[in-house]
Amino acid sequence: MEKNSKLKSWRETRTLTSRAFRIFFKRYPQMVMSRLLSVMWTALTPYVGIYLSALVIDELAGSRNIRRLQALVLLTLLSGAFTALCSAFLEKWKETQNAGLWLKVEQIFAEKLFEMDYGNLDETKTAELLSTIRQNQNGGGWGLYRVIENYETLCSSLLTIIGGFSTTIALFTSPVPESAGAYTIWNHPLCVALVIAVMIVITYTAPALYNKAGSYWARNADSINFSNRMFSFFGWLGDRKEIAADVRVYRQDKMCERYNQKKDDAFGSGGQFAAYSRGPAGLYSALSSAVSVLFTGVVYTFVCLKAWAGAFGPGAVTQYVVSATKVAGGVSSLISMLGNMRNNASFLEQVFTFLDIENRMYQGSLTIEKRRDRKYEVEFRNVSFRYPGSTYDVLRNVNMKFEIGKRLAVVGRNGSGKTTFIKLLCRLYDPTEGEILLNGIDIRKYNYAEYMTLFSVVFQDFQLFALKLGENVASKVDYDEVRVLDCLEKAGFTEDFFKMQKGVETYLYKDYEKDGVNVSGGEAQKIAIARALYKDAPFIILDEPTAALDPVAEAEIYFRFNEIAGDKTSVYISHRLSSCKFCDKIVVFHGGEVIQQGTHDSLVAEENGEYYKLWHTQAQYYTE
Ligand SMILES: Nc1ncnc2c1ncn2[C@@H]1O[C@H](COP(=O)(O)OP(=O)(O)OP(=O)(O)O)[C@@H](O)[C@H]1O
Repeated sequence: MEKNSKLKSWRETRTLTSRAFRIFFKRYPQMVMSRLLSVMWTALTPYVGIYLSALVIDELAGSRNIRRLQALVLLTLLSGAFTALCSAFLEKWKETQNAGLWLKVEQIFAEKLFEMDYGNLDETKTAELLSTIRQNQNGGGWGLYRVIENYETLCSSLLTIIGGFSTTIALFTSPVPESAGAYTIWNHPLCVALVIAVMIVITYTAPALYNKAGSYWARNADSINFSNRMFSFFGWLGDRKEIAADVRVYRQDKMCERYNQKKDDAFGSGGQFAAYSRGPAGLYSALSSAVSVLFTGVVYTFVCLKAWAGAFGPGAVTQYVVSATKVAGGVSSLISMLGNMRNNASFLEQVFTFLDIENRMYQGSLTIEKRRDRKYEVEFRNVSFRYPGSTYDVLRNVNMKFEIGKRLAVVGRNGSGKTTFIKLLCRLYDPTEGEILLNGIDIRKYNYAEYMTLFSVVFQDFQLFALKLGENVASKVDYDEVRVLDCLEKAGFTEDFFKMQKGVETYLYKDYEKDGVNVSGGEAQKIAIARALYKDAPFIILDEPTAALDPVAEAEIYFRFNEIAGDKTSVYISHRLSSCKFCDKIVVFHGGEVIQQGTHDSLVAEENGEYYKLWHTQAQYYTE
């Protein structure tokens, strides 16, 4: 495990923290303001109470004027009630503004993920980084969250110090009367300076020790990556519905338990952090608490000695002790916060490394011509492709022209590059070599979002949302119900529709609605096809669209394929070669290359060809 023992410098800390703060302030100004006002109020108002109580005690111990005492008590009560009312109002406002802070932080990551190049999602380091950020955030509260907390602590400690200081200053300036004899030593500036120095040293030492304990987390921010990722996966296995059946059948939970509960894992009882807690981190933490208690002792001694000597009355004793303790508390929390901010900087650096992941795909600006005749011609010219981080080309020198309005079938063995070919066509990746042209122009030059409007795709691993059927088909909240029904019918989702008690308003699955309908794999596939039809794009691409369909539904899709595809250019990937017969052209992929092209009849006639081999291998299971 690599050890990152470098804390960020103060300069780096300031840059990283202010960048994080600007993000919050820009996106959620009300949240930031509500925290500021609430903190101001909470920090300053106690001094009003402390001051008024001191006056009441002094009056009781002094002249005992009943009218003045009544007025003071009334004022104390009224100010207390007013403060409580305003505090409640501010607290409510703050609560409302801060509701879902977790979601607000997650939203920042979600937006980044959505705007990221699709290729970046494939890279292990992207997943690794995000999982580390989340783990540090959820486990230790480090990262963006901590910035908001620190901001609040900064405001509150500064205000506490200012408020406390203004009510404590007289503790040092009130002179002991000359009649007090030896006690007049407390009037000597050196004595006052000495007491202040002792207070400062104690005030500084306690949080410094505390920060030292906390720094053990930050020092190892990098080295806990692996444990974080293991936990993120194995720790949440039970939540994952899609693997729940496999886990039960193969008792994979037992296998995974070993990885999840390793004692020498960074977070395990024999791991790094447990060792720190037993050792230096625990020791620093305990010392910090002990030193804090010392401060109260010093303040009490000093205040009582001065009161005993007659520098001030008994009412002021409480006022000075409370105020001085508050100043010390303020300074202490300021120092802790600064240390905490510095420790947090290395976690923020991870957050920004993630948010700054560069999009490498060129974003052109050409607009796509809107054509009623859908005459969009796409051509692959000498296209080769290698996945990021891979050592070999998955596609090699592919040349192909999509004939407008024609049906193209793509066949080939597993791993021959069919799906990759489609992902390049839709510009989820850019070719490593060669170019893809749309009406003669490199697709990289077009506006990306507009280029995407040209394609409806049903991927092999498509996903539906646990939302309404209509929303799934239209991919919109406001949808045209008649069109949704029409697309569902064309996709063969007719008999299955009777289960949908609320028609297109029925929720799929039961995640968010108890009356939701759990659709089968085949039904889901039909809904995915309907979604592709609803988009009504000039290209329709179906990657193994009938893999989960029963023979009747499959036959129906073939039968209706002309209706489904209409005047669109269509691409059809299938391992069932008989289903490709109705296509105008078939291309055969093998080892990332297009090795044959032609109609079914021409390809099946090439006895030495791959297609012939595939066709006859499959056909033997269908003939006696
Ligand atoms: N994200 C990825 N990163 C690295 N390699 C990948 C990635 N996706 C696919 N591959 C590799 O690319 C090759 C082609 O995969 P592709 O999915 O295009 O094949 P396919 O012909 O569609 O296969 P199948 O018939 O099994 O669906 C495979 O060897 C696969 O391991």
